[in-house]
Amino acid sequence: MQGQSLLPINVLTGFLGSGKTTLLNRWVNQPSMRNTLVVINEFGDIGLDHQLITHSDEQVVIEMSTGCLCCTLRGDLSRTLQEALDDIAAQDKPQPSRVVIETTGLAEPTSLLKLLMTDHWLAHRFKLDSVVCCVDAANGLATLDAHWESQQQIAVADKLLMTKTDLASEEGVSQLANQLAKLNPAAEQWQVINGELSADLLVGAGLYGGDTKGFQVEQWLKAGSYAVHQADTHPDAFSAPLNRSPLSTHPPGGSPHSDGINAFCFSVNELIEPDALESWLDILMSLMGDKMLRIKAIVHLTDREAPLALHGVQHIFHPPASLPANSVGDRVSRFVFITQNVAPDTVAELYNFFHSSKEVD
Ligand SMILES: Nc1nc2c(ncn2[C@@H]2O[C@H](COP(=O)(O)OP(=O)(O)OP(=O)(O)O)[C@@H](O)[C@H]2O)c(=O)[nH]1
Repeated sequence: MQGQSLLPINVLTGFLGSGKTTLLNRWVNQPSMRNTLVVINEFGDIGLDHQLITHSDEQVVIEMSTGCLCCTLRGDLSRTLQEALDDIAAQDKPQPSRVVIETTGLAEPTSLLKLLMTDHWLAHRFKLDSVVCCVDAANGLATLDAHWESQQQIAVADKLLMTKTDLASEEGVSQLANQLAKLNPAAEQWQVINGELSADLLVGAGLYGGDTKGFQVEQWLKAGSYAVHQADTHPDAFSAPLNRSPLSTHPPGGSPHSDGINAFCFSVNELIEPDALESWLDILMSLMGDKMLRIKAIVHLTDREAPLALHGVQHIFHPPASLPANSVGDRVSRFVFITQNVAPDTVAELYNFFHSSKEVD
């Protein structure tokens, strides 16, 4: 199975001072995190965070400073990891079983996720296991208002950790939790004080659950957490005006803190023509790829028995993974979109257009 031999990567993100290093310190010292290769990305010539990480001999902590992985250091990640793995091998240390990357506080994690998919060397050795985002409970709502990076970090995360809850009121924590759920309804939320949380809760959100678990499709997609919009697969769809709104059930627009971030599930109840799928995704990516923060999908096509898993970030898609035929309960295709300023209606109307065009061919 393709994903099983790849090394899992966990991305630890969160705004400046949100408690990433504090968490990482606890995280890497837990028994299940032995043999972890830790990469810390810091701004500035002399990074300090890596010196704050206390770790065992089995771990290697490397620092990447002078820039941000999501912009200036893109090309450096594969070189850094390659050198680290070579060094570990040269020292006869066990090869790591996991990589944790701590981003800078201002990182846009979609750029890092894209890099993991597009860099040939990285894509053939590593798989994304989870994106963990720390959110400071004392400052969280103000940070969300002021910084787009913080919203994006939250929107693409699999696990959200509200840190410093000891410094916030119960009401403040609850308001923040509600806001996080609006931005990212599928992410698990945890409250953390001084990084005290079992590392086991932070890993394992990827499509491949590891050697013993195989594919964990439902847990990966979490389609049930999102407002669901259905494709209009009625034969008259092509003649209907493009601006009709078959998706009137979705909740009213963004909240004051969401800056247009929208998370929804689009489902299609019948098998999809491969050409229609390709044309639809092509047009979505070319018209609004930069606004697609994350896309996950389980797709059932007319020309194959087994479902496909798709995972995309902005314009970039992983090669589709073929799932075992019985790994999904039904034959409904489900697409989870986390977008900025892209309405579910637009996605649905474009789908209906290509679906209907296929029907009248
Ligand atoms: N009271 C309290 N302080 C915390 C908690 N978590 C972290 N801190 C403190 O918050 C400060 C910032 O924490 P860091 O772990 O350095 O945050 P960071 O996200 O790595 O910060 P940057 O590297 O600047 O992005 C430190 O002084 C921590 O000791 C917490 O749960 N409660």
